[in-house]
Amino acid sequence: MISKKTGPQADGASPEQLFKMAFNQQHQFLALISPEGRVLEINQMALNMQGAEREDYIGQLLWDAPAWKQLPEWKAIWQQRFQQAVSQRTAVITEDIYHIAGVPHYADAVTTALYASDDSRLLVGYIVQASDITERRLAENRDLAIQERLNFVLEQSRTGSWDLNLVDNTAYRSPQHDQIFGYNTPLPQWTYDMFIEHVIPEDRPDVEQKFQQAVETKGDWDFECRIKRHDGEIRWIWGSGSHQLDHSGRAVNMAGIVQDITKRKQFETDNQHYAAELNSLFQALPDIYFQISSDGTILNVHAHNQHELYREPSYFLGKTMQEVLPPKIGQLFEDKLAELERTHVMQVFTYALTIKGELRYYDARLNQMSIDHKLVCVVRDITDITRTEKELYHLAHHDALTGLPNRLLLNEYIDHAIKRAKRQNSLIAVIFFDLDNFKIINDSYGHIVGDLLLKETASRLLGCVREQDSVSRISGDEFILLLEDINYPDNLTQLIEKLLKTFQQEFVLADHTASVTASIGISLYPHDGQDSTELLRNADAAMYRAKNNGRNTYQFYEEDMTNSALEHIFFKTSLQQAIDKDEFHLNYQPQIRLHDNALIGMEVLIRWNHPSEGNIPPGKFIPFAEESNLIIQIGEWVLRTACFQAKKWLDSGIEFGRIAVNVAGPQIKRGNLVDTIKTVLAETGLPARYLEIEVTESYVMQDADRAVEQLNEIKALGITLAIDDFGTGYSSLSYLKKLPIHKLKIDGSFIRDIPVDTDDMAISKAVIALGASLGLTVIAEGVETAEQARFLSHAGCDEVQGYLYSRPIDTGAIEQYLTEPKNSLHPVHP
Ligand SMILES: Nc1nc2c(ncn2[C@@H]2O[C@H](COP(=O)(O)O[C@H]3[C@@H](O)[C@H](n4cnc5c(=O)[nH]c(N)nc54)O[C@@H]3COP(=O)(O)O)[C@@H](O)[C@H]2O)c(=O)[nH]1
Repeated sequence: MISKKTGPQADGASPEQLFKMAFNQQHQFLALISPEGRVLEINQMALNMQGAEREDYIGQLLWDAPAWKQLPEWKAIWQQRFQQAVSQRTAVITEDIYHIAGVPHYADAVTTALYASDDSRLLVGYIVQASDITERRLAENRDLAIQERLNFVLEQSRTGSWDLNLVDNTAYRSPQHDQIFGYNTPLPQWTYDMFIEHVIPEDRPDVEQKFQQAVETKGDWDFECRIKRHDGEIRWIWGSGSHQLDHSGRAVNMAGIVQDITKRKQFETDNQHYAAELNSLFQALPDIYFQISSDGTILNVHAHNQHELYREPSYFLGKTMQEVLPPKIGQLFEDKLAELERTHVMQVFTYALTIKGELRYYDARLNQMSIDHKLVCVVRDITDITRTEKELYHLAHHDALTGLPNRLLLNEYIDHAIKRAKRQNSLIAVIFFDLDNFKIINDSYGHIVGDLLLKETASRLLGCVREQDSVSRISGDEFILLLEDINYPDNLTQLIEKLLKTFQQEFVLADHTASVTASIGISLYPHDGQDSTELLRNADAAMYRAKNNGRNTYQFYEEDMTNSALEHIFFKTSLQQAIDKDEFHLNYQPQIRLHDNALIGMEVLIRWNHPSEGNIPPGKFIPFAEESNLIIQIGEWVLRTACFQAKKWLDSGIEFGRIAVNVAGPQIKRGNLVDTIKTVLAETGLPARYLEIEVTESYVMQDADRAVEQLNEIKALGITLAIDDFGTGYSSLSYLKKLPIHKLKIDGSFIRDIPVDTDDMAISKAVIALGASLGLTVIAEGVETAEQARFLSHAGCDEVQGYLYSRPIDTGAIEQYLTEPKNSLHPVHP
């Protein structure tokens, strides 16, 4: 062992001593080992490194020494190293890790076999040298750990790293780098040029220019470009790199990262599209959008047309909706906001604003965004649509001619009035006002004059009522006055008389003047009805009674009117259905020449077979048909059907004489009867001489001048004309002379009581004589007995019809009648 020498002995140390000193003071582990592995000598540094004492090593087998004895595998390790050192005759270099007091230590170890001489094969032992590299290794391990963590992060973030040697243009890359470029197995080599080749041509200039700039300034390189990957896919990448300088300040290296940003780019593109789409929507939709923070501040405002804001958009920013809206609407907005917060359901509401003196209407939708709880308020100007709606409402609820409320609105008025009357315990009057002779004026003077009359009527009615009352027009010439707060029915009577008086004044209608009267029916709430339907129906019934009472008068509703009112309503609706559903058919009643009992023709009589009511006699429904003018359609149907039938008989050789078709007053008044007859004859092909038209006396006399005109035209066609119900009207002889007629028909009421009623007999005789003097044929209807026939024959009557000869019978029966050989009657050819 090395011992300290002092003084001159030290100076004169022998080479052996010097060697020992050097051995001991070497700055590394040194141990001499015997060929069988025992420690012969160990230096102080080795003991220091091990924290051991000399005695722990000397003479011990190396693997039993403190550094290795804990781990049994060291014996094999050392033996293998010694063998290797001998077999290869070279130093065996290893890096060892061993533990001292549980703390790992690292060492670079060199094991060399020692021989007696260089060329000797005599092994004398081994020398083991080891340097402690613990510090260096720990630092390296730390760096490695950092690197690993970095790699992990890069890998996770799909970021590749690269390190470009600017001198030889080669680059180290991480595996992620190569994966980004589409290589699943890392490439052996990578250069800047290889990188540029992957960049698509359009993006290359920008990337290269930025690289050159970075190199020139030794600054950073930042780029974004598209690459064509190895697998052909086009991807977006982003990269950045920084320079590393050598000690002389020369840029030798550039290192950085690269990322595949295709998804982000896609997202950005999607976002741009979305923003563009949203922008187009903002432009296309006629709405104003307010984006509002959750505390109510307006963050943004968009308007398809800036003018709709009426202010600069900046005016709104930072303010609350309550601040920019008038207080009442601001409050409405606040209420809706609270409701939205409570229910999380979009709030829709409308409001109106007066802007620059004009009332404008808005529809607002308030909703909350699901992401950041901001609010969106979409406001649409609905002024035009609201005005149109109001106009449509007005049109739907008012009569176009007079501007008065129509039936729809009237019903609402009555319902409201009933509610008020209930609360105030007051009366309501519903006054049904119907012009008496409107149809005559309308038909005689035309629709323009008729319209003028209706307008003037509306104006006169409005002049009679108080402000709180209303006047409505519910159809044709029917007006309803609704009077509220009627506390004293007497006052009501005064008002009605005032109405009637107002109409005493003549109407001046364009070039015409007309005297117009009205029939009035009144129903009262609560006495005469509980709702608008009942009140109107009963007022109508009362009006109908007023009409029957001679017109130009008024009538309060009484309970017994209900039946006739119901009947009236029934006919009004059912007759149209009867036409549409073909519920009519015809009967025929033979007409006989008295002196030889020959059949000269037959009267055509309509029959109505109602699906639920059965047969309804014409005497009941014809007046309603006349009143509603449906007689025009019905009459045309009768004429056409009868003419078709007659033509059929004619073609089949069945003798029938002439068919006598009844024509009602309104058919003549309408003025186109002649055209209708001409059309029907043309359509059916029936010669005019086989047709007879019966016109009632009363209608002819109502407007004789006009009737004469039309009857002349009809006669000119070759048609026979008869005056029906003769004796019931007020024919003046002077007019009778002017009428282009062939026949007078004595009304059945004068025949019925012959021979009992001498007056009737006298009248019948007079009519027969009058006919003879005017050269007219006279026919009597309603002949039921042979006595009546005899009387008429003696009086000189030409023709008869009645149950005595035949009841009116249907087509099948009359055909049988006409063709029966036992029938002694012989038709006369017209
Ligand atoms: N405008 C049209 N008016 C028509 C048409 N069809 C019929 N009418 C008119 O309806 C009234 C009632 O007609 P109706 O019930 O058919 O009665 C007629 C005969 O059936 C009936 N008649 C005939 N003979 C006798 C009889 O011996 N006794 C008796 N009690 N009644 C009898 O008289 C009616 C004939 O009436 P008239 O036309 O006056 O000859 C009636 O006013 C019909 O005119 C039509 O298509 N259009």
